[in-house]
Amino acid sequence: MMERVSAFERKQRVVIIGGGPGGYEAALAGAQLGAEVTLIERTGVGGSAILTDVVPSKSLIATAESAAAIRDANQLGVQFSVRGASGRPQKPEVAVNLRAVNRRLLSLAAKQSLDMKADLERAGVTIVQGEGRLDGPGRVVVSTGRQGADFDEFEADTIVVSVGATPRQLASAMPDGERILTWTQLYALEEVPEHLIVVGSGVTGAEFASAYSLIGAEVTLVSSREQVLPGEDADAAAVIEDVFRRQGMHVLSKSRAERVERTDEGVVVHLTDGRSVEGSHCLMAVGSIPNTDGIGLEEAGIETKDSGHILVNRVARTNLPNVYAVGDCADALPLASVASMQGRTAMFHALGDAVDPISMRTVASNIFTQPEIATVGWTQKQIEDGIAQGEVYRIDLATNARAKMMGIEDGFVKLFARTGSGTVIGGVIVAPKASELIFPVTMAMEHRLTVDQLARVFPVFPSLTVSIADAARAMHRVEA
Ligand SMILES: Cc1cc2nc3c(=O)[nH]c(=O)nc-3n(C[C@H](O)[C@H](O)[C@H](O)COP(=O)(O)OP(=O)(O)OC[C@H]3O[C@@H](n4cnc5c(N)ncnc54)[C@H](O)[C@@H]3O)c2cc1C
Ligand SMILES: NC(=O)c1ccc[n+]([C@@H]2O[C@H](COP(=O)([O-])OP(=O)(O)OC[C@H]3O[C@@H](n4cnc5c(N)ncnc54)[C@H](O)[C@@H]3O)[C@@H](O)[C@H]2O)c1
Repeated sequence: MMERVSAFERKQRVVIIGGGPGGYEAALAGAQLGAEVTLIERTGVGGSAILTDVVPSKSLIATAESAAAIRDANQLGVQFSVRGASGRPQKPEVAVNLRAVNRRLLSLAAKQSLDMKADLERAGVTIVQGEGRLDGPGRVVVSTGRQGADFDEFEADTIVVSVGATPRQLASAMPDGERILTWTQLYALEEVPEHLIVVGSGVTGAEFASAYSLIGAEVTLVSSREQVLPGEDADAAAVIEDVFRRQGMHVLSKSRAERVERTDEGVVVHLTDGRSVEGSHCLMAVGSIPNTDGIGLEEAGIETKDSGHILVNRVARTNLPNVYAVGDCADALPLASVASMQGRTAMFHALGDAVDPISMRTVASNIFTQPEIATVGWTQKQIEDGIAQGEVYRIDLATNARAKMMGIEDGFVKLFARTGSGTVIGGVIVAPKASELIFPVTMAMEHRLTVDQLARVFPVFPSLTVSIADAARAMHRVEA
């Protein structure tokens, strides 16, 4: 007699569309939990995060930091000189070879993508190169491209949509890949642009403006708001804007680019107030749109927002019980760390492992300008608007002994603590490598430590972390 195998007992078939951090992590978690996992990816494993966004931009920023360190070394008494023909010392020129920099960062990205592909293959994941789309809620079809021929199809018990996002383009400023560029096209530049105009002063615009300014380009930042980095901590944005201006960047506040024109020599950016700016190149950093159009979501009955982002709950499940959406295509914080966490959570939920619903409140994020801005938790604005009940304390790094030794003049540590209990509910750090310094604050938040408990932790002396302990100490409330 044939043994009857119920659908419940049979190996779960998971199909994932898109292999960025969200899809990659979902694939690994699915394989770990014993599912038969197929990942459909049209470009390369690692997705935009590895190939065009996080890895290349942060590698470029590492170069910019090196260039800045050489520039600033003088302040600490380090001098460089070479003897000229007359025997007199001359200052050597510091120049960045952008062709070599770009070659390095693209090869780092390609290598990382291959490493991730090998990880997936080792875990038993089947990788199919092609364009995936849903054909109803339980089937995925793969084609050779958007208008290409279908060549494969998969039945799925669970589908994860992790298709990411693409740079937003304005019809009046269409990128041409030569002078008018999206950030994905920047890495083809062979020389540092003479004058780069960056349109958009969100995180992407600010990071590239900072990096290109430090590697020697003249930079104009077209910012549509009063201050750069709208939506971020206002004190932090003020520090960055001040640093930008001091290093010679032109920051045009309350300026919107209406159109960008290509000329024989470069570009002209026309602003809505009638002014115009001439430059050699223009980087359009005006946000992203999710890659959710034309992949069968509506036909399958999956709910999306007007922006195209897929609606999901805290375990990344869509309105259909067997379809999950993770990362930049979903309605969540567009960060690689969040995409990964959602991917893992989605698989654990689908395949019956223990799940903690994701809380966006404890997501630490960082803006890799120089100095960096790291944030976690509630914001000062939310406290001031009465959305969260908290107290705010700020210490400037200029008072920190280690900062003085290192020649750090800009930046601060700011802590937020719940009124009454003193529980840490957030923080902002503006400092070199703030991304490394925010961890104790995130840890304090995650484990609901009070400022008194944080103040009892020994920091190394001298260190920048002393300012975190000092801020916590200053927030101690003396009982009346
Ligand atoms: C310039 C820049 C710098 C950033 N820096 C950071 C940072 O430092 N730290 C951080 O946490 N976040 C950073 N981010 C955000 C981060 O890149 C995204 O949050 C992250 O890439 C989201 O991952 P994902 O898995 O959703 O998708 P993605 O990384 O976008 O990958 C999606 C993949 O799906 C593929 N795909 C799309 N449609 C289909 C289809 N139909 N079929 C098959 N494959 C498909 C795409 O080709 C892509 O490979 C940065 C973003 C930008 C723009
Ligand atoms: N370090 C990181 O983790 C990192 C880096 C880059 C991006 N990201 C993620 O990506 C998200 C999106 O950031 P982003 O900066 O790409 O997009 P964004 O949408 O946050 O910023 C785009 C900016 O461009 C402005 N803008 C739009 N049209 C304009 C015009 N015509 N003229 C002038 N300005 C105009 C908008 O007002 C907005 O401020 C971030 O919130 C972050 O989550 C993270």
